[in-house]
Amino acid sequence: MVEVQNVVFSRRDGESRREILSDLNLSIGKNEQVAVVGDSGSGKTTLIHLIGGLLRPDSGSIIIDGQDITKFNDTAQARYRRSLGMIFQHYQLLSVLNVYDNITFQAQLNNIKLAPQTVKTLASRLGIADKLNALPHQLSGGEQQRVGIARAMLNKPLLLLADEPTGNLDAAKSEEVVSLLRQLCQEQSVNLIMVTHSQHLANSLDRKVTIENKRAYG
Ligand SMILES: Nc1ncnc2c1ncn2[C@@H]1O[C@H](COP(=O)(O)OP(=O)(O)OP(=O)(O)O)[C@@H](O)[C@H]1O
Repeated sequence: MVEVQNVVFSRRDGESRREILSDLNLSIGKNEQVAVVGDSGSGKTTLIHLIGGLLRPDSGSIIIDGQDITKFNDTAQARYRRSLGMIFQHYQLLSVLNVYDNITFQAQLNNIKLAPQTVKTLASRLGIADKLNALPHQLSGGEQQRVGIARAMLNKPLLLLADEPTGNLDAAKSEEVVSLLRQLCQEQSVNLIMVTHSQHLANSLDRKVTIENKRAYG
């Protein structure tokens, strides 16, 4: 499903370039739920951004569902990005839209027809059914993160990329949110790749990949 092959990625550092990831290989099977761990600055977010088409590698291939996304032109790459579910630590909700519109926004962009009942059922599973008319600033951190999850899932993503999705929630809330995320991905056969600093959360997924010395292990 996800094949990262011999990927090299560097960034400009003053006059020279600094390699962040070097000859990195990673193979993720269909429906697998993978945690990405590693020291701060090791390149976890960089890897997620490469897989999500937000960055392009210097060399190597990233094959998603049989297609090498590094060969995409800008239009195809933008379409690919829109087809994913992405969840970040900062919820990236649109402050002027209510929860219902935030949840349905991405799917609408992708012309996915959503019955209001589908939205309500998912919102209710996520415990935000009574918040559909609220604005993001009226929600707690955990509720905002659930809105992000609902938005990502309603987009029927091929792949769900989550970068520290529970970074600013307490341990109990984090566990709850990740458990919901796992259940939904399992039910809808969506691959989950999640960056986390928590070994505990990492251990709750199918597999743990460690980024170290610019490569992926595990
Ligand atoms: N926009 C940028 N410009 C220059 N260097 C960057 C940029 N973004 C990240 N880096 C560098 O790339 C390296 C990898 O960063 P990345 O964010 O992928 O690490 P990470 O493992 O996700 O870290 P953390 O756990 O602290 O979030 C770091 O050395 C970082 O300083």
